[in-house]
Amino acid sequence: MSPQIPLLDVRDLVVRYGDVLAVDRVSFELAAGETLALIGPSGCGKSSTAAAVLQLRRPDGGEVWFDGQELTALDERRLRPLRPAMQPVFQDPYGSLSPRRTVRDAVAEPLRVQGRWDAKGPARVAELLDLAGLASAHGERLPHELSGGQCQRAGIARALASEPRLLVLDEPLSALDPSLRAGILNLLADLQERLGLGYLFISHDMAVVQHFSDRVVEMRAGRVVSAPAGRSLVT
Ligand SMILES: Nc1ncnc2c1ncn2[C@@H]1O[C@H](COP(=O)(O)OP(=O)(O)OP(=O)(O)O)[C@@H](O)[C@H]1O
Repeated sequence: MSPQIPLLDVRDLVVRYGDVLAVDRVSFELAAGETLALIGPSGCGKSSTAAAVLQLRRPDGGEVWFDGQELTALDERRLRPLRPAMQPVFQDPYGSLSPRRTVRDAVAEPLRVQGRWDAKGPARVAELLDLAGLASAHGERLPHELSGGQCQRAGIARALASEPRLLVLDEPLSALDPSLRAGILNLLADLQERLGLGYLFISHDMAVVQHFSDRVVEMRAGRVVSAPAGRSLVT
Protein backbone atom coordinates (compact mmCIF):
# COMPACT_ATOMS: atom_id res chain seq x y z
CA MET A 1 0.00 0.00 0.00
CA SER A 2 1.35 3.44 -0.90
CA PRO A 3 2.16 5.88 1.91
CA GLN A 4 -0.66 8.33 2.65
CA ILE A 5 0.27 11.90 1.71
CA PRO A 6 -0.38 14.42 4.51
CA LEU A 7 -2.79 17.23 3.64
CA LEU A 8 -0.22 19.72 4.92
CA ASP A 9 3.50 19.08 5.31
CA VAL A 10 5.58 21.96 6.67
CA ARG A 11 9.33 21.41 6.52
CA ASP A 12 11.94 23.61 8.20
CA LEU A 13 9.86 26.75 7.74
CA VAL A 14 11.69 30.06 8.28
CA VAL A 15 10.11 33.55 8.49
CA ARG A 16 12.19 36.67 9.09
CA TYR A 17 11.23 40.30 9.56
CA GLY A 18 14.53 42.09 9.05
CA ASP A 19 16.71 40.94 11.93
CA VAL A 20 13.82 39.20 13.75
CA LEU A 21 13.80 35.45 13.21
CA ALA A 22 10.07 34.88 13.86
CA VAL A 23 9.89 31.24 12.70
CA ASP A 24 13.00 29.11 13.00
CA ARG A 25 12.92 25.81 11.08
CA VAL A 26 9.42 24.75 12.11
CA SER A 27 8.19 21.36 10.86
CA PHE A 28 4.90 19.52 11.27
CA GLU A 29 2.38 17.48 9.32
CA LEU A 30 -1.41 17.56 9.31
CA ALA A 31 -3.61 14.81 7.92
CA ALA A 32 -6.94 15.34 6.13
CA GLY A 33 -9.73 15.57 8.68
CA GLU A 34 -7.32 16.21 11.55
CA THR A 35 -7.10 19.15 13.96
CA LEU A 36 -3.56 20.16 14.81
CA ALA A 37 -3.23 22.85 17.44
CA LEU A 38 -0.36 25.33 17.34
CA ILE A 39 0.14 26.80 20.79
CA GLY A 40 2.66 29.02 22.54
CA PRO A 41 3.08 32.42 24.19
CA SER A 42 2.43 35.71 22.46
CA GLY A 43 5.15 36.51 19.93
CA CYS A 44 6.42 32.92 19.55
CA GLY A 45 5.64 32.87 15.81
CA LYS A 46 2.23 31.19 15.52
CA SER A 47 0.61 33.80 13.24
CA SER A 48 3.77 34.10 11.15
CA THR A 49 3.69 30.33 10.66
CA ALA A 50 0.00 30.53 9.67
CA ALA A 51 0.66 33.33 7.16
CA ALA A 52 3.52 31.37 5.61
CA VAL A 53 1.44 28.17 5.43
CA LEU A 54 -1.28 30.10 3.60
CA GLN A 55 1.37 31.74 1.41
CA LEU A 56 0.01 35.14 2.42
CA ARG A 57 3.63 35.82 3.21
CA ARG A 58 6.21 33.86 1.26
CA PRO A 59 8.54 32.13 3.74
CA ASP A 60 12.25 32.92 3.83
CA GLY A 61 13.19 29.27 3.99
CA GLY A 62 11.82 25.75 4.12
CA GLU A 63 8.99 24.10 2.24
CA VAL A 64 5.19 24.03 2.47
CA TRP A 65 3.55 21.04 0.80
CA PHE A 66 -0.21 20.91 0.37
CA ASP A 67 -1.88 17.75 -0.86
CA GLY A 68 1.37 16.54 -2.42
CA GLN A 69 2.29 19.83 -4.12
CA GLU A 70 5.15 22.04 -3.01
CA LEU A 71 3.54 25.49 -2.73
CA THR A 72 6.86 27.14 -2.00
CA ALA A 73 8.14 26.08 -5.43
CA LEU A 74 5.23 27.68 -7.32
CA ASP A 75 5.03 31.20 -8.71
CA GLU A 76 1.87 33.22 -8.03
CA ARG A 77 0.25 32.22 -11.34
CA ARG A 78 0.51 28.51 -10.51
CA LEU A 79 -0.33 29.06 -6.86
CA ARG A 80 -3.58 30.95 -7.57
CA PRO A 81 -5.76 27.93 -8.45
CA LEU A 82 -4.62 26.16 -5.27
CA ARG A 83 -5.33 29.07 -2.91
CA PRO A 84 -9.09 28.43 -2.47
CA ALA A 85 -8.36 25.04 -0.89
CA MET A 86 -6.67 26.71 2.12
CA GLN A 87 -8.78 29.32 3.87
CA PRO A 88 -8.02 31.51 6.88
CA VAL A 89 -10.43 32.32 9.70
CA PHE A 90 -9.08 35.19 11.77
CA GLN A 91 -9.51 36.37 15.33
CA ASP A 92 -11.46 39.54 14.51
CA PRO A 93 -14.77 38.39 13.04
CA TYR A 94 -15.50 41.87 11.63
CA GLY A 95 -12.05 42.19 10.05
CA SER A 96 -12.57 39.48 7.45
CA LEU A 97 -15.78 41.00 5.98
CA SER A 98 -16.18 44.23 4.07
CA PRO A 99 -18.16 46.68 6.27
CA ARG A 100 -20.36 47.87 3.37
CA ARG A 101 -21.22 44.52 1.83
CA THR A 102 -24.10 42.31 3.00
CA VAL A 103 -23.31 38.87 4.34
CA ARG A 104 -24.94 37.32 1.27
CA ASP A 105 -22.66 39.29 -1.06
CA ALA A 106 -19.60 38.46 1.05
CA VAL A 107 -20.38 34.75 0.85
CA ALA A 108 -21.15 34.98 -2.90
CA GLU A 109 -17.90 36.78 -3.68
CA PRO A 110 -15.57 33.72 -3.74
CA LEU A 111 -18.01 31.96 -6.09
CA ARG A 112 -17.96 34.97 -8.43
CA VAL A 113 -14.19 35.51 -8.25
CA GLN A 114 -13.49 31.83 -8.85
CA GLY A 115 -15.85 31.73 -11.87
CA ARG A 116 -18.33 29.42 -10.13
CA TRP A 117 -21.30 31.79 -10.08
CA ASP A 118 -24.26 30.55 -12.13
CA ALA A 119 -28.04 30.12 -11.79
CA LYS A 120 -27.46 27.90 -8.75
CA GLY A 121 -25.37 30.62 -7.02
CA PRO A 122 -28.13 32.05 -4.80
CA ALA A 123 -29.16 28.57 -3.62
CA ARG A 124 -25.52 27.72 -2.90
CA VAL A 125 -25.16 30.90 -0.80
CA ALA A 126 -28.34 29.98 1.14
CA GLU A 127 -26.91 26.51 1.71
CA LEU A 128 -23.60 27.94 2.97
CA LEU A 129 -25.38 30.28 5.40
CA ASP A 130 -27.39 27.34 6.68
CA LEU A 131 -24.25 25.21 7.00
CA ALA A 132 -22.70 27.94 9.16
CA GLY A 133 -25.82 28.12 11.33
CA LEU A 134 -27.04 31.50 10.09
CA ALA A 135 -30.70 32.21 9.38
CA SER A 136 -31.47 33.36 5.85
CA ALA A 137 -32.43 36.84 7.14
CA HIS A 138 -28.85 37.35 8.35
CA GLY A 139 -27.77 37.28 4.72
CA GLU A 140 -29.29 40.73 4.15
CA ARG A 141 -27.41 42.32 7.05
CA LEU A 142 -24.16 44.24 7.14
CA PRO A 143 -21.39 42.91 9.42
CA HIS A 144 -21.93 45.60 12.10
CA GLU A 145 -25.58 44.50 12.37
CA LEU A 146 -24.46 41.05 13.53
CA SER A 147 -23.14 39.83 16.88
CA GLY A 148 -19.50 38.73 17.03
CA GLY A 149 -20.55 35.07 16.92
CA GLN A 150 -22.87 35.60 13.95
CA CYS A 151 -20.13 37.52 12.17
CA GLN A 152 -17.63 34.73 12.80
CA ARG A 153 -20.19 32.32 11.31
CA ALA A 154 -20.51 34.59 8.25
CA GLY A 155 -16.71 34.52 7.87
CA ILE A 156 -16.76 30.73 8.08
CA ALA A 157 -19.58 30.55 5.47
CA ARG A 158 -17.47 32.75 3.19
CA ALA A 159 -14.43 30.50 3.73
CA LEU A 160 -16.55 27.42 2.92
CA ALA A 161 -17.66 29.01 -0.37
CA SER A 162 -14.17 28.26 -1.68
CA GLU A 163 -14.66 24.55 -0.92
CA PRO A 164 -11.50 24.39 1.18
CA ARG A 165 -9.80 21.27 2.48
CA LEU A 166 -7.86 23.14 5.18
CA LEU A 167 -8.97 25.94 7.48
CA VAL A 168 -6.26 27.91 9.26
CA LEU A 169 -8.03 29.15 12.37
CA ASP A 170 -5.97 31.91 13.99
CA GLU A 171 -7.42 32.42 17.50
CA PRO A 172 -10.99 32.22 16.13
CA LEU A 173 -12.57 32.41 19.60
CA SER A 174 -10.42 35.03 21.33
CA ALA A 175 -12.47 38.07 20.34
CA LEU A 176 -15.79 36.40 21.17
CA ASP A 177 -17.85 36.60 24.31
CA PRO A 178 -17.19 33.37 26.30
CA SER A 179 -20.88 32.44 25.99
CA LEU A 180 -20.54 32.30 22.17
CA ARG A 181 -17.35 30.23 22.02
CA ALA A 182 -18.91 26.80 22.52
CA GLY A 183 -21.30 27.47 19.63
CA ILE A 184 -18.43 28.21 17.24
CA LEU A 185 -16.45 25.17 18.45
CA ASN A 186 -19.50 22.95 17.93
CA LEU A 187 -19.95 24.40 14.45
CA LEU A 188 -16.30 23.71 13.59
CA ALA A 189 -16.54 20.13 14.91
CA ASP A 190 -19.73 19.56 12.91
CA LEU A 191 -18.21 20.96 9.70
CA GLN A 192 -15.13 18.82 10.13
CA GLU A 193 -17.23 15.71 10.47
CA ARG A 194 -19.42 16.57 7.48
CA LEU A 195 -16.76 17.89 5.12
CA GLY A 196 -13.56 16.14 6.29
CA LEU A 197 -11.75 19.46 6.73
CA GLY A 198 -8.26 19.67 8.20
CA TYR A 199 -7.79 22.38 10.85
CA LEU A 200 -4.62 24.19 11.84
CA PHE A 201 -5.94 25.65 15.06
CA ILE A 202 -3.94 28.46 16.63
CA SER A 203 -4.78 29.14 20.24
CA HIS A 204 -3.31 29.99 23.60
CA ASP A 205 -6.25 28.47 25.50
CA MET A 206 -5.08 25.04 26.68
CA ALA A 207 -8.55 23.99 27.86
CA VAL A 208 -9.95 24.55 24.37
CA VAL A 209 -6.93 22.96 22.71
CA GLN A 210 -7.17 19.79 24.81
CA HIS A 211 -10.86 19.47 24.09
CA PHE A 212 -10.72 20.28 20.39
CA SER A 213 -7.48 19.02 18.84
CA ASP A 214 -6.09 15.65 17.87
CA ARG A 215 -2.46 16.73 18.32
CA VAL A 216 -0.58 19.72 19.68
CA VAL A 217 2.57 21.44 18.44
CA GLU A 218 4.05 23.83 20.97
CA MET A 219 6.20 26.78 19.88
CA ARG A 220 8.54 29.03 21.82
CA ALA A 221 10.69 31.81 20.40
CA GLY A 222 10.09 30.68 16.83
CA ARG A 223 10.86 27.01 17.38
CA VAL A 224 8.86 23.85 17.96
CA VAL A 225 9.58 22.70 21.50
CA SER A 226 7.23 19.76 21.66
CA ALA A 227 5.38 17.82 19.03
CA PRO A 228 3.78 14.63 20.34
CA ALA A 229 4.19 11.79 17.88
CA GLY A 230 0.47 11.58 17.14
CA ARG A 231 -0.94 9.04 14.77
CA SER A 232 1.20 7.66 12.00
CA LEU A 233 0.58 9.09 8.55
CA VAL A 234 1.92 5.95 6.91
CA THR A 235 -0.52 3.11 6.35
N1 LIG B 1 5.16 42.54 10.38
C1 LIG B 1 6.10 42.33 11.30
N2 LIG B 1 7.24 43.08 11.33
C2 LIG B 1 8.21 42.87 12.23
N3 LIG B 1 8.15 41.92 13.20
C3 LIG B 1 7.02 41.15 13.23
C4 LIG B 1 5.96 41.33 12.30
N4 LIG B 1 5.00 40.41 12.58
C5 LIG B 1 5.44 39.72 13.65
N5 LIG B 1 6.66 40.16 14.04
C6 LIG B 1 7.47 39.62 15.13
O1 LIG B 1 7.65 38.24 14.87
C7 LIG B 1 7.57 37.50 16.08
C8 LIG B 1 6.46 36.47 15.96
O2 LIG B 1 5.21 37.16 15.89
P1 LIG B 1 3.83 36.37 15.62
O3 LIG B 1 2.76 37.40 15.50
O4 LIG B 1 4.02 35.42 14.51
O5 LIG B 1 3.67 35.57 16.99
P2 LIG B 1 2.35 34.95 17.65
O6 LIG B 1 2.80 33.75 18.40
O7 LIG B 1 1.31 34.77 16.60
O8 LIG B 1 1.90 36.08 18.67
P3 LIG B 1 0.41 36.48 19.15
O9 LIG B 1 -0.13 35.29 19.88
O10 LIG B 1 0.64 37.67 20.03
O11 LIG B 1 -0.35 36.81 17.90
C9 LIG B 1 7.37 38.52 17.20
O12 LIG B 1 8.64 38.84 17.72
C10 LIG B 1 6.76 39.69 16.47
O13 LIG B 1 7.07 40.91 17.14
